Amino acid sequence: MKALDVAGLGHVYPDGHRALDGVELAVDAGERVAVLGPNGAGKTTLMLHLAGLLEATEGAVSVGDLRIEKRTLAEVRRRVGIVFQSPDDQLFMPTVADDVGFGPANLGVKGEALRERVAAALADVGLSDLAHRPPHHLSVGQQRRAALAGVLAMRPDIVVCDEPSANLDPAARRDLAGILQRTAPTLLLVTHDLPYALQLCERAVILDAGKVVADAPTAEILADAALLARHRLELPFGFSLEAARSSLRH
Ligand SMILES: Nc1ncnc2c1ncn2[C@@H]1O[C@H](COP(=O)(O)OP(=O)(O)OP(=O)(O)O)[C@@H](O)[C@H]1O
Repeated sequence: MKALDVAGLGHVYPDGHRALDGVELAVDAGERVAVLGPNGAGKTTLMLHLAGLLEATEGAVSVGDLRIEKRTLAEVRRRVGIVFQSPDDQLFMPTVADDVGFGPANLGVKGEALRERVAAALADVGLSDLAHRPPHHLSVGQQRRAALAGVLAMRPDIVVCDEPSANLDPAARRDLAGILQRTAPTLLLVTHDLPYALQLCERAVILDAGKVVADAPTAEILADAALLARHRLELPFGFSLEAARSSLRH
């Protein structure tokens, strides 16, 4: 059984725009997969489907043994945790600890069990010392880690991260990569940051115009200049794939 199985998924928005068209994507437990693609490719639409936040026009999504449908939505939303790019979508309570505890508290976890979950999730992301700060007093990097802690506190099977490296300085970027590698059970990384995809994910898919147009080891995809150009993807100026690969091996 796959951790995630997207089969023939199609999505047409109410205005008639087709954002997804026959998407196939199967992910094993423990895999880390980058989802790449130009603006408007359908990445966000796919991400919203994975947590049952949109209803499929065609096809189906299964999370482990559960096919997403009305009766399974609550459990699917526990199993799939989304870390949105903007912390404002996720952090809204008076303190970081309240935010991290919000999801599990809604599941009915309380008292000491809730305190333990929050403490464990904050420790996982290295924010134990900031538990009682208001989230809007944190740096962007800390806010992103707080949002991840809120997702980890739900003990998800799959973590989906939307542009986790956006607006982070090099040290915060590296810290977050280490945290994701350590903590995410199965990871889907939606990003325009190709080096980050290479660093974190063995496998990558390219989505363009709502279709999966490539699904291969990340290093192979990044080595195919013609494929990248066809789908408006670019490595940063001066980036050496060979140097990056050898630093990952050591
Ligand atoms: N609510 C909506 N109604 C109609 N069309 C929409 C809606 N949301 C998104 N779209 C369209 O669907 C397509 C896919 O959008 P989506 O946001 O999923 O792409 P994306 O790959 O996440 O883009 P980006 O990299 O810019 O975040 C785009 O053409 C977009 O304009």
